[in-house]
Amino acid sequence: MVKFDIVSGFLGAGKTTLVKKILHSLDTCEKIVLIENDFGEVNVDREIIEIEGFEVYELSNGCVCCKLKGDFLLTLKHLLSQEIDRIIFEPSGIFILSEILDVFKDIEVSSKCFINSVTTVVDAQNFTKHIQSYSGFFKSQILHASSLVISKAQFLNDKEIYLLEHELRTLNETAHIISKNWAELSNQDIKDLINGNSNSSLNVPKHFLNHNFDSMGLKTSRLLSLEQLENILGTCKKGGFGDVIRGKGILNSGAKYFEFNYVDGQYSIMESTDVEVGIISFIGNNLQKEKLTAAFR
Ligand SMILES: Nc1nc2c(ncn2[C@@H]2O[C@H](COP(=O)(O)OP(=O)(O)OP(=O)(O)O)[C@@H](O)[C@H]2O)c(=O)[nH]1
Repeated sequence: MVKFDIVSGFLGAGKTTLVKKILHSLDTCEKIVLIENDFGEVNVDREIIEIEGFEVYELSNGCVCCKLKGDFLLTLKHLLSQEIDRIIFEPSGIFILSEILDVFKDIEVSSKCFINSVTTVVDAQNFTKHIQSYSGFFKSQILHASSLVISKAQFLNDKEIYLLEHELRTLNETAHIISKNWAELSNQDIKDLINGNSNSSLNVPKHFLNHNFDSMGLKTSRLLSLEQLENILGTCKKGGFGDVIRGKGILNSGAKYFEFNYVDGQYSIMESTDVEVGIISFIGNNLQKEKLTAAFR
């Protein structure tokens, strides 16, 4: 049977960062395939992971729990017709687990594949905001996880981490919780994560949440200096492009490529040494898409 491991978490929580760690910790004899689902029109994560030599299937411009459910089933059946051992699935940040369980009721799928683990990444820095503003998505991701991994823990003190762990425990009584700095995660920690017991996830009650978020994304050959990129992200922070929840991309400055990440008002930029494409993706509410397009194209 093929193992199906889900790495969920709200927008910008750290899913792709964790998926990369998982891919590098697993047994190299296993044939692993990754499915990347991005709510936006273009898939930045695929560019980032594929370059590391892993096979990535992309489902973009919607969520597999609603708009792309049919595409997801077809992709899964296609993959299960091949000789593989494990599928790692990174859904969009606004994914609802219960909505894809139907796919696992399909006889062809259920005879070849089972949900092995559901790991949810919890963004320590933005936990309070996410639980207050996006409670439906976020709570369901926490509630049905077999493992909860706290990201960005270094931004909280010990007492705050303790309180966060306590709050997570009240939402999910059984999940394995990891709150250590990700730089210290061992291969064994990662293996323990995806060897969690996913039974709870298989009895998830059905519910529907409206995915009424805006998104925009594009591929671009425009050259943007670091200063120009910082100005754009500064404007983002001030609300100049609408209410941006998540932005990410890779851009050419001429001399080098930069990867940027914007999560709820905080951004980081680092040099991209491997991936050399111009690609951006933004998700939020009331996005000023034309203004964003003009800034990057
Ligand atoms: N300092 C710190 N940064 C982190 C950690 N985990 C993730 N990040 C940063 O958070 C940003 C978002 O990380 P991703 O892994 O792309 O998040 P994601 O959940 O895949 O994002 P989407 O799929 O776009 O919603 C990046 O800038 C990461 O470097 C962490 O534990 N510590």
